[in-house]
Amino acid sequence: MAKGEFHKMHGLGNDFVIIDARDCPMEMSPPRARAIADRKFGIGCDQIILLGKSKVADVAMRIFNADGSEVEACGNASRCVVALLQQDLQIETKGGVISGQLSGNAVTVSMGDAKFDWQDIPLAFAMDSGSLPLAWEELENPMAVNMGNPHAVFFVDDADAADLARLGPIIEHDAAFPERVNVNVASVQGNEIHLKVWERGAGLTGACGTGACATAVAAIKQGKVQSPVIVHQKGGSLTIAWEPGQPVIMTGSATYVFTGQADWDDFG
Ligand SMILES: N[C@@H](CCC[C@H](N)C(=O)O)C(=O)O
Repeated sequence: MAKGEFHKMHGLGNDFVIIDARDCPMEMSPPRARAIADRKFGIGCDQIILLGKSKVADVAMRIFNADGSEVEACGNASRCVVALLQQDLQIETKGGVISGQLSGNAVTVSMGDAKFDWQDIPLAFAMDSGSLPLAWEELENPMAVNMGNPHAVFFVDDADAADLARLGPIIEHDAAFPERVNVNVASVQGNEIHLKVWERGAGLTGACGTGACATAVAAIKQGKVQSPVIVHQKGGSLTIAWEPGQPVIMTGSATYVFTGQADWDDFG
């Protein structure tokens, strides 16, 4: 059936069109995802979230970036799905099964393990993922972290001064990252982090949940901060807790905006 309901939600300004297709399976293709995400000709969002039935968890979540690419993980959308369904959930993603809990007005999600092996990021060839021997102008030697999806984390004195709109797409598409990469630029102040993210397949967003997790993990691993750490982004703040060998725990808000109807045939 072509007509269907969707929910517009956001996590700290990182916005989603969430389609609950558990009882009414829906085809998603890169052109259809791009058409839905288009902010002038479509509904408009950073990511499209397609919920389906799962054999291993309470619900399956497929994630499509605004450019149509299907990806493995989305921290902010994970919180939104728990808030939308109003129950504690095991969520199956391409990046693994994660678990989310309602906790008052916020949602806490256990995002799984951070990975650091170069093959797991993935990188194009063997490199020290703790400090890649690479630089793009003033952005140098990022740490690479896989949070289900690939991240490069740069620590700088002033994250706001970085020209991420220009350097983000160059780094995202660098041959060092065969599956492209999400680009995080962070500055540490006390035990808090200020973060800007260029998201793979979506560009500059109000916030990135997996980016906050990857950056907090990198900062804790490098001894710059101690767990738990608050990560501030343009759209708001998340609390991230992590101990080596343990899953990464993210807590933050998830906001319902509205529910709408669409005829999906109009979107390719
Ligand atoms: N907004 C997300 C991440 C979405 C996927 C990312 N752009 C990728 O391509 O890996 C988040 O909150 O984590």
